[in-house]
Amino acid sequence: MTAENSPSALLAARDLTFLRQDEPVFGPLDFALRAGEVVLVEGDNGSGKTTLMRVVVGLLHADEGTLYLDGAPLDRDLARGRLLFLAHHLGLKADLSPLENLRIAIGLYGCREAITPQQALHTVGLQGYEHEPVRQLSAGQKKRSALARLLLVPADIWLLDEPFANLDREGIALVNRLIERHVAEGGAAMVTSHGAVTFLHGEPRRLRLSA
Ligand SMILES: Nc1ncnc2c1ncn2[C@@H]1O[C@H](COP(=O)(O)OP(=O)(O)OP(=O)(O)O)[C@@H](O)[C@H]1O
Repeated sequence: MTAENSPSALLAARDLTFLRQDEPVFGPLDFALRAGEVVLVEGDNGSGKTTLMRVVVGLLHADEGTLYLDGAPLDRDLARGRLLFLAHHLGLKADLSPLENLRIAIGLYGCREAITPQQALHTVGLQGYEHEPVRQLSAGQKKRSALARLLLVPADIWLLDEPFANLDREGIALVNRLIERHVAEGGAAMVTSHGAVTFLHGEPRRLRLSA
């Protein structure tokens, strides 16, 4: 048994490789993400950070290697409801309001108990904008609208691609608070960022991709 497929890892990879036109975008890559842990995925522009996240959530297929969930080869049916992806492209329907977008997310992925979409939007600072069409929101407000999904949708493994992009100082602090609370409750997060990650409880582990 290796660190990658040890039962203590929620998510892990061994020899994970993704190719474009027979050239590796990343890999072979080994990593493990344990409960209560943040892994910061680092690398220059084009080094494959977003591609890695898309492979982990199943939007792209790895050419080689294995992903593990709870120590067993990842089964996409079992992974549904465990992985939550906040993509750089936020996946919001522009003609719908933040509230309507959240209701769609809840319909697809379920909702945590003891929180409503309105409360989630309040927490991310969108009170007063609940019913505005998303296309009329600023870039930071759109990002906040997407962040509200993190509060509502039950998933223990967060994959956050540039979660700080377009946010003001208070928004950056909000993301750091959300991540800290998530890992304190036994969740885990993989985060790509070109900066802005500050944690109260120690340094995140780092996974470096090279272009
Ligand atoms: N749809 C696509 N078709 C072809 N090549 C792509 C596509 N998307 C990304 N690539 C290429 O794959 C490589 C990795 O891209 P990726 O977006 O994963 O990098 P990244 O590390 O997230 O970059 P950034 O820091 O700029 O966000 C780059 O060389 C990019 O040009």
